[in-house]
Amino acid sequence: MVKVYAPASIGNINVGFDLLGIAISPISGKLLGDCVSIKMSKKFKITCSGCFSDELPSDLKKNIVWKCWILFSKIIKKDISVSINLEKNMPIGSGLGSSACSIVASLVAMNILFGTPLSSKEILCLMGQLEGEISGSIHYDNVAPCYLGGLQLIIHKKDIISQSIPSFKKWFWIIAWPGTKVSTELSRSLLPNVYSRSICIEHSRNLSSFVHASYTNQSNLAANCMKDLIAEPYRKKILPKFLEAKKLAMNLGALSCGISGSGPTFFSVCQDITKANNIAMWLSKNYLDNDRGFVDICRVDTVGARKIR
Ligand SMILES: Nc1ncnc2c1ncn2[C@@H]1O[C@H](COP(=O)(O)OP(=O)(O)OP(=O)(O)O)[C@@H](O)[C@H]1O
Ligand SMILES: N[C@@H](CCO)C(=O)O
Repeated sequence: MVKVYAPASIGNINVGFDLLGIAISPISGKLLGDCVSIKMSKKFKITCSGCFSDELPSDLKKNIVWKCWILFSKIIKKDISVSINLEKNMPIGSGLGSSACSIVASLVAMNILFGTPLSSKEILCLMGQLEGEISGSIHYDNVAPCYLGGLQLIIHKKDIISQSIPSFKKWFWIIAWPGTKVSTELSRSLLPNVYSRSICIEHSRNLSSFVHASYTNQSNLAANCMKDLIAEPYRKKILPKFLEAKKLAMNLGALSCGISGSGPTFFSVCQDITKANNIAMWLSKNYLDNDRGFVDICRVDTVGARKIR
């Protein structure tokens, strides 16, 4: 039996819409991500467990794990019976890369069980393809960090999909999922098709300066560049508590705040654990809409998807 864990991720991190994503893990040791177990079996079977399994489609054929298996078995040209369990620990439509966690954990587990027939580039291409089927367009900013770990810059040119760039290991990433859903497809439909020249220039300035600051270890410059001109102006209207949370977290010492992926999760970055605790406490009291919501203080997860059994 093979069991694989795939961590949560924050897509965009404000400055890199569809181009940057970071894998994260709570400092508490909690596993914030999906696990997939797979073994050979006489009868083909997919089961689901975990605290968010009740949100998965009731038709198993609509579960992304099923789609992963169909695609994978077609590619390896083997019709073998397996038994798969998805431990769905990630809320769906949270902005933390929930579908990416299921896709990555499934494909990595299948690939290990069958002796690694697919290279890491081939498997990453499949991950992007499956993510695209769900959200309407291919974007790698969740699957790449979830699979490879760390901060990933999505290059998607010729034979390079993604490459790691240095991340600030001292940064705490405080995330707050309010307990509600936003569909990635809907959230993308709010964005304009065309941006003005001045926005393009400012966005390019911020993104290139952020990458430069990451390579030259200038954390304040990097944080100053983490501005979202592409999505936040259009998505904040569906997140009623977002602006207040941003103002309060900045007052409590955050270096930057934003929408995680397509929302509704709020994230904020800071360098000091006391400030991180204060921000987390405020978010727990004020950003959550129901008792399913949660707040976690995280660090970058530099490993990405991993075999845990
Ligand atoms: N194993 C699975 N995990 C997550 N979503 C799944 C899975 N199987 C099927 N789905 C369906 O795929 C869709 C995922 O939608 P969406 O892209 O908005 O969510 P997400 O990837 O979980 O979001 P986010 O990246 O914001 O966390 C939902 O309709 C959900 O029911
Ligand atoms: N980058 C994409 C997906 C993030 O999860 C978006 O913001 O729509």
